Amino acid sequence: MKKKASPRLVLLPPVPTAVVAVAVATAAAATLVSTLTTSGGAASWVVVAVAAAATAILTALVWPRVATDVLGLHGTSFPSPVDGRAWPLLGQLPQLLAESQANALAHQFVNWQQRIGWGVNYQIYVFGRRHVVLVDPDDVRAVTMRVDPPRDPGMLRHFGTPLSVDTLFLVPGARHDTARRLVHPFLSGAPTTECVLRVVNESLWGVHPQAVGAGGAQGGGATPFPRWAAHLDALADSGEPFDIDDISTSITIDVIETLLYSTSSDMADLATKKEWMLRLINDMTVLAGLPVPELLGSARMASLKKTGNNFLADFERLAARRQAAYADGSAAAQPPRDMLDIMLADLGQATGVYEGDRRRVAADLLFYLLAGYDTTAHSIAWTVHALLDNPEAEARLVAELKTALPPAGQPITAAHLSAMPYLDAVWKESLRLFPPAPNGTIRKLEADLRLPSNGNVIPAGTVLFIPVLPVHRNPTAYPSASAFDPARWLPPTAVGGGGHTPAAQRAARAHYMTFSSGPRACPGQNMAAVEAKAVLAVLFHRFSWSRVGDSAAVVMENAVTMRPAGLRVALRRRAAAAA
Ligand code: HEM
Repeated sequence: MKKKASPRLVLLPPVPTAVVAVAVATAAAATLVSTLTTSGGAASWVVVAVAAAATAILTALVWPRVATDVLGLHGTSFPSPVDGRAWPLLGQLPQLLAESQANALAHQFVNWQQRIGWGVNYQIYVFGRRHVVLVDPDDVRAVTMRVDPPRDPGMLRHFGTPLSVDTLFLVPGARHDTARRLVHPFLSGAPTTECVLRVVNESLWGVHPQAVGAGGAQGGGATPFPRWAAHLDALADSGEPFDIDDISTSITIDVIETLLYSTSSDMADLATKKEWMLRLINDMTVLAGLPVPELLGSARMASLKKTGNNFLADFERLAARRQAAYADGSAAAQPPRDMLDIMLADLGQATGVYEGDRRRVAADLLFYLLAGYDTTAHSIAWTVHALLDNPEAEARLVAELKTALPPAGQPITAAHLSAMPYLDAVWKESLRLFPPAPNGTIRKLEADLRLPSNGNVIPAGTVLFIPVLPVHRNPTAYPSASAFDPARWLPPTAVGGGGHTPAAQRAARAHYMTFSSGPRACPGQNMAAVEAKAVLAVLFHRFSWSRVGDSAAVVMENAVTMRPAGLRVALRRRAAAAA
């Protein structure tokens, strides 16, 4: 599609829309009064008031489109998807609501993209407001890396409802930067890699870290979490089909809880936490679709706050236990062993990043938990799904694991992971086809933006959708885009075959948006990579897999994250690895 030349930008903030609406409504009311008066009938003020209000609402809904698309007052007008389902006044709102209730919002973005053209930015209207959907990789990078506008507090505010609106996810500017910097060295560095590998190894082969140290001791009578390798062995022996996404979710909660608190839940705790988190996401999703959530969703609001308070109480319980351990010398605050150590040290300072705000700390720990478990779990499950459909890729992976992994019972290290390039390529390709956060990010521009791709202009105040799935399915960036082809991520000279040209590889990398980029990019990507690859390595080294049911019946079900609904598998132990 031919891109339009950029017009002169004239700012039109929301106030003029209201002014126009009032002016038009007043004119309509005056006309009605004069008609009623001259025609001799008594002017009914109720009729006039209703007519004026209706005219004001209609004008507020229609005016932004006229101002943008007809008068060119809101910078560039982008192409808009036409599929006969957009309502004249509500725009694409009904589609957004319907697809998000059907857990299929990501599909909607792919459908719209197909209509508009791959790689082309477009616009949609929601209740009279224009949203620009950015998919051109240069534009996306300019926004996420250079401009870095905050996430749209209007649309995402429910993430703050449970505990604090100042959570890392929503807090703008410098307060975001300092909160990120506080945990960055720990989260993206060696301590996290070591911690994740320790948990994966220990939960596989032996003692679990919950038995060690101050934060970790389980209270008497708790049911210990059954080690998942044993659990999978039992499943293999029984031949029972099961949902791998469900099991990966338990594993990843176990790992992230250890990283946050050096403790992992026992089975009962785990089930409770899972239930809290599911309720939290469900409440947020429903509230996001309600027009006046404070009024129409008060029960959901109360439920969100109640779940938030459960997490706050959990944080306070763990913090008290840790403080007691510092006091009796059974734990040291330095060097930090987990995120709790880091947060408590900050809360203990007069000028800490968190300004002594315990709710804000609890909110961030909750957000790390939420962001860090099911995304990674889904990435594991989607990789299993993709490999089951691609036996050649599975065979190549298993051959690599055979040579690169240590003998059964010995820990997997970072060095082992870096000796498995095909595993890395398999995981990346699965994240391309099935990005666990398919809708990427939603930002709100604080200043006018000129797009680097073609000079198009978007004014301050515009909400930007930056979805991932339609970019990852772009056939011009990814030849045979729907094929699972790990070799895209291997150098052309890779042992066993790479194949793609350097230009194709550059395009593939430029369009890869799984974790976003810039100052708000996912801070857990290193952790996710270590965890998912270590788990996948063991799963495919130890077991051979078969699908129960039809591959086509597996559904990309997406609320906030995207999971393979309906994926059921059965296992058999591989003779050589099952020692
Ligand atoms: C495969 C797994 C994962 C995927 C696909 C993923 C994806 C993403 C994406 C797309 C964002 C939004 C970035 C933006 O708005 O520009 C994000 C943010 C975030 N992720 Fe992840 N993530 C994953 C794993 C994790 C893990 C394991 C953690 C835990 C440590 C984590 C913690 C976060 C946090 C805290 C943010 C907000 C960052 C900020 O606002 O500064 N994620 N993630």
